[in-house]
Amino acid sequence: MPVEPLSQKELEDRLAGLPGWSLDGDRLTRSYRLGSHFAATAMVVHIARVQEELDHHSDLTLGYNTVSLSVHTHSAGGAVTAKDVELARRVEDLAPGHGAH
Ligand SMILES: C[C@H](O)[C@H](O)[C@H]1CNC2=NC(N)=NC(=O)C2=N1
Repeated sequence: MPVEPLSQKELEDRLAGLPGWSLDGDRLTRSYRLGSHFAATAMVVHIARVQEELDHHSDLTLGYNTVSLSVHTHSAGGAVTAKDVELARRVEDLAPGHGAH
């Protein structure tokens, strides 16, 4: 099913409900800090599972006690869409369980 780019107004409204997330060019991004490298690795695996479930995939980076996401929608020409916001929302929901902030 095709997904449409969000308008500037829609983007601003959705970002207001996603503290910590921001736009970097045409990508939705956020970085999290975790208590250990192993905790960060477990969060990456959890996010990967959600991404498979949603069939929507971020560029997901594991750093030293950090996890970073950068996502846009390839099939919408690289724009930010509701699918990116949905993924961000799901990651926000799972982050506290990993002690991520
Ligand atoms: C065939 C498959 O559904 C598509 O390639 C999906 C997979 N994951 C995706 N992820 C992202 N970020 N954008 C897409 O357009 C996209 N498309």
